[in-house]
Formats: sequence, structure tokens, C-alpha cells
Amino acid sequence: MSRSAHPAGPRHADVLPEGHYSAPPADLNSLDPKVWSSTVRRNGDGEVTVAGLEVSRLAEEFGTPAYFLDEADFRERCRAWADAFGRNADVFYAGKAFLSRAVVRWLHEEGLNLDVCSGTELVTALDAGMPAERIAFHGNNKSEAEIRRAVEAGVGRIVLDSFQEIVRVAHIAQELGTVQKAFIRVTVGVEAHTHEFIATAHEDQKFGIGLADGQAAEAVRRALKLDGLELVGIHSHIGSQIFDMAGFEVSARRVVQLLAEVRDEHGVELPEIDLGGGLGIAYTSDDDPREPHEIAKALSEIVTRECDAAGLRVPRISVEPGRAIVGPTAFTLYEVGTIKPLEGLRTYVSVDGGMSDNIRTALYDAEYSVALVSRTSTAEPMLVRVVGKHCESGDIVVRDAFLPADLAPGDLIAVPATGAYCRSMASNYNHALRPPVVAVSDGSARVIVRRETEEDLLRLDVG
Ligand SMILES: Cc1ncc(COP(=O)(O)O)c(C=O)c1O
Ligand SMILES: N[C@@H](CCCC[NH3+])C(=O)O
Repeated sequence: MSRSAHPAGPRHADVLPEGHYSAPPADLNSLDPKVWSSTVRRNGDGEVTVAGLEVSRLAEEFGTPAYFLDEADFRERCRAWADAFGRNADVFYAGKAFLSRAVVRWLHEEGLNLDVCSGTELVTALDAGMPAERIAFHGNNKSEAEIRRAVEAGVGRIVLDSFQEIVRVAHIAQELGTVQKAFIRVTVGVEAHTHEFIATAHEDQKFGIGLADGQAAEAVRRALKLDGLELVGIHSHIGSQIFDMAGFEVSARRVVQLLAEVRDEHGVELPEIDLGGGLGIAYTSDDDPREPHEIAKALSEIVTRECDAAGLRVPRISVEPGRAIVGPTAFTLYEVGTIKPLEGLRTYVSVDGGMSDNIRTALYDAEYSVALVSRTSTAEPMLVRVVGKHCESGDIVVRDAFLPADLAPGDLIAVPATGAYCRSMASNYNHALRPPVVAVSDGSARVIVRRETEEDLLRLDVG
């Protein structure tokens, strides 16, 4: 690996341009356990290991860029969520964050349920052996074929997202001679404190049925009349990467109010509520996420208090964490390519991936951390922007971070907390080959999603 010197970029002591960064960390070699998965360490030679495996060995065997997913950490997080919510609640892992057959098996073994939002996610779940009754099917525009497949498979719940869908699911269930358990997704009118594109409970957006204008009550009225449906509950999801519990509090209160209205009008107490996912994780050391037991306690207290006030039995609660389970369990490993110092500004560090393996920075202005992982360095911090190799100036992986000033082509750097919404939102832009996901556990590594090949792409082009 080359360690040749190159013209140094701006140092932290120089005037720093505007950006989202705080001061450089006291020690650039330290790995904050908030953002790295639980088995990540530096070994005696200064190289980073995960599950006991050196990153240079992993890069040699699996290539870069690649996602390395820490199985032990994933399983620990599943257990933490299951234990925190206990027997009177259900945890549905949101498969959109990252889904593969191995992940489905781990979830199954750890006793979690699964939320899918497309026919193909459903097929992946069933194929890997997730019992259908432990699957929830979401989506604002499920096709008839997808609904049929889900009902035929016997999924535990379909979350109804529109008036058309209420009728569609009921008809399909009746045609198939069954009764489908369902939730109605409502938009509770909460402005979640997160990026506009990932906030989902304000009224002016595509998901769910509005509460405030009485539409949700009307949806319940219609669903209760249809023979093909068994309405078991109300669903609300307020957005994603949320730290503040206040939004969940308002959401829970409004959902319980609807349950009370339904009881008053129909004499029916719906037995369940689903408060969705959306819990934030630490992408940088500045983020302070809540632990599952704090979240469980807060939600259960709110729901119990509101139900007591309304004279309702406390419903069974479900939650749907995706990011909070898989996000912190993986990092993306890249090799440094070109380095471009811009005096007085920052140094552009190009890696062998980019927006095709992590679109979140470009799409949501997401913040990430980065570290030099193939070695330690005592060089002073240099302000960098880690960019990809795509033909797009917005192709940014880490907008503002510090790396040692002796960084050189051939060094390996890693971006932590890329387990959620990176591989699952990866693209083939510029005919990039989507990277593999490698599960690491206890000194061994195995590919769970292989790297795409040129042949894969050429085969799609039937031209
Ligand atoms: C209905 C629903 N449930 C769960 C999730 C998972 O969210 P997160 O990964 O932020 O926990 C999402 C995505 O935002 C969602 O739309
Ligand atoms: N994909 C988004 C979150 C949306 C989740 C699904 N509703 C992210 O990366 O943050």
C-alpha cells in the first residue's frame, strides 16, 4: 500500500470554511463506539479489525468498496429491542433499511417480526423462512398482484394506506375465501424534526389517511363494514432519523384519541396500535440516540396514560425500527484514490465508490464520520470532503470531516453507520457495480449479498 507524501491540504489551525463540522477530534485514531459496531477495534499494529478480522485482509479478499456487517452487533440490537418491548408488544424490523435472506434468518432466530413494503421484499422474507403471520405488508400503492401474493401467503397484517386499498384488499381476501387482518395508516399531523423527505406524518404528503379532517374515522367506518377485512388496529409512522420523543408522544395521543372515537361510534375497541419506526442513530459523535429500553418505556407510558384518560383498554403496541437495528452494525470500506488539496478550503479525497453506494448525503444532506483504518497516523488533522468517482459534483459521501494530513492513495478509509439505507438504496449510476455485503462474525467473513459483476449488467442490456 502506497504511503507516499502528497501536498498537504488545509490544517485545522487554518481558517476553516463554513461547514457542519465541530472541532477535529483530539485523537484521529480513536474510534467512537457510538458510531462503530460493537466488535470494531484497532489492533496492536494500529489497523482496524471487525469481529477480529483486519480490514486490509477483508479488502484483499472481498475488494472495495464493500459493506461489512457485524452479525453479533445486529443480533444484540435485535435482542435489545425485543427485550425492551417485552411480551406485550411486537417489534417489526423494517426491511427497507436492509434486507437479505441472511438478515431474515437472524431476525427469525432472534424472535423479531418483519415489515416489508414491496412484493419482492415479501418474497425474500418468505423464501428465507420468515413465517407469513410475522410479516406486515406496507406501501402506498401496492399492486393487486402484490396484495394477492400477500393475502395468499397469509401475512399477519396489511397496513391499508388509502381508501382504494381498503376496498382492494377486502375484495381480494374475499375472492380468496379469507379474512385479512389489517391496520389503517393515519397521518397524525406531526411535523417531525428531520429532513423533509423523510418526515411522513404531516398532512401534505403521499402516505396514509388524514386524521384531522375526519378521513381516518371514515376509513375505519368503511373497513369495519367489509367482510374480507378484520381491522385490528391503527398505524402511524412519523418519519425517520428522529431523536426527539415529543413527536411520538403527539402521535400516540392522537392515535389513542381515534381508538376512543371508534369505540364511541362503533362499540369496538381496536386491540392494537403500531407507532412505526424512525428512531435515530449516531452518524457522528454529536448524535445522541435513545436506547431501546428508554424508547419502550416512554411509548408505553404515553399510551397507558392516554388510554387511562379515555377509559380504553391498553392496546398491544408494535414498533418498526429499521435504521436503529441495522444502521450502526455496518461500515463501508473504501480505498483512497486521488487527493486534491484546495488551499484555504478543504481537501477532496476521492474513493472508489460514492453516491451509488451511499446516496444519503446527496439526498438528505446526511452527515457521516470517516476514519483512516488501514493504519494509525500521528499527522495533524486535515479538513476533508470524501467524494465518490461519479460524474456528478454532488457525489459526496462525507461532507465535512477530518483525516490525517498524511493520507495517501491506497490507504483504506471506512465510513461507519452505513448499515441502513445504503445498500438498499444503492444504484448502478455510471454503471457502477453495487458492492457486496459481507457478514463478519467471530473471526470469519462471508458474503451475504455478492458484488454485482459486469456480466450482471450486460445481461440486463438486451439490446
Ligand atoms: C411505515 C414505516 N415503518 C418503519 C420505517 C422504518 O424507519 P426507520 O428505519 O427510520 O426506523 C419506515 C421508514 O421510514 C416506514 O415508512
Ligand atoms: N431512506 C431514508 C429513510 C426513509 C425510510 C422509509 N420511510 C433514509 O435513508 O434515511
